[in-house]
Amino acid sequence: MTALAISRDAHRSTHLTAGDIGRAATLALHDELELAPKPGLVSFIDSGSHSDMDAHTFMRSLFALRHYFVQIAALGEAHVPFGALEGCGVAAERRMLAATGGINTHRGAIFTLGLLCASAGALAREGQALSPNALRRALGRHWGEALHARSRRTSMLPGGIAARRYGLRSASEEAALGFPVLFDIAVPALAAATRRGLDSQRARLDTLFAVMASLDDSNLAHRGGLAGLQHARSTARDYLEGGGAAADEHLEAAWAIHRDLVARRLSPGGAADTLAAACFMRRVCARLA
Ligand SMILES: CC(C)(COP(=O)(O)OP(=O)(O)OC[C@H]1O[C@@H](n2cnc3c(N)ncnc32)[C@H](O[C@H]2O[C@H](COP(=O)(O)OP(=O)(O)OP(=O)(O)O)[C@@H](O)[C@H]2O)[C@@H]1O)[C@@H](O)C(=O)NCCC(=O)NCCS
Ligand SMILES: Nc1ncnc2[nH]cnc12
Repeated sequence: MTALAISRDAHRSTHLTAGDIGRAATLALHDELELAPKPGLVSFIDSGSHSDMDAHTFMRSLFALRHYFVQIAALGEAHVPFGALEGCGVAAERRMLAATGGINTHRGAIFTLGLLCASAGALAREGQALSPNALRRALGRHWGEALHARSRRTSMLPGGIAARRYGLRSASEEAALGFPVLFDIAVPALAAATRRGLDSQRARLDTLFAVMASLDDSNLAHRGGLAGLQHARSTARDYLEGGGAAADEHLEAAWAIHRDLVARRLSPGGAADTLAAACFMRRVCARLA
């Protein structure tokens, strides 16, 4: 059993501390970074479509964020207002940028995983067992209204992010809706792949492609417009329809897709964050299904 697997099993105890939750988030981001092939994205093999960051950039960022996930889980235990979570996240973004020399490695992960850590902290303090549905309910119960208000505010800002430019569902809107792609696509895909007996690499790859096929990934649109987003989506759907990571030649197919996205400079960063969030739940929830 690998060290990661040991730490993963240790996290399935009924009572998790903020420290356990924070460590699970950091390990989940490593689960995502370590996966290869990973279309267009940075791994320990190469930097994908990115000329400004590599795996070392990500590891520096992960080190800078090691206290953040514990802190925001502790804030969740105290059921603090959304503004306190946001302030913690903004401070974490600053530490990430200082550690990476200004490279935006985990901006989305700080947001998505931060909210999940806070929700896990709230459940742990209430003595409730952690499950994907319980996390989703806790997120909505404690911060859903604030997330809706925030999403309405950011959607009215002039210009700005690709999501608004192309009429896509931004990360803020995804959160306000209770992360539907994460809970309705990514977590079931990871659970189904694991039930089918796929190993960790194949299960994470299938999950990533399932997310790419559905998510309004603003990073893909930011780099390749709607055409780029549609290309990544249709490529992911074709891969899954061809048997996905369970197919014998899945690795060759996945490396070919990686080369194609790199050639187009496309990078599904939002899908990568969503995969990390699903890996987080695999670590802290007794069961995913
Ligand atoms: C809440 C924020 C995330 C900002 O909200 P907004 O709605 O504006 O978010 P988006 O622009 O839609 O996405 C922001 C990042 O989130 C990831 N992402 C993209 N689409 C989605 C989606 N549909 N669902 C979930 N997450 C999504 C993505 O982040 C990842 O990709 C980035 C890769 O690096 P980057 O350099 O940005 O991209 P490049 O391709 O390299 O472009 P160039 O630089 O080369 O030009 C990386 O960040 C990954 O994480 C989107 O980038 C948040 O920013 C915010 O407001 N934070 C403060 C509050 C906070 O953090 N609170 C914590 C707890 S509440
Ligand atoms: N591995 C990765 N490569 C590029 N962008 C990302 N955003 C989150 N994870 C990423």
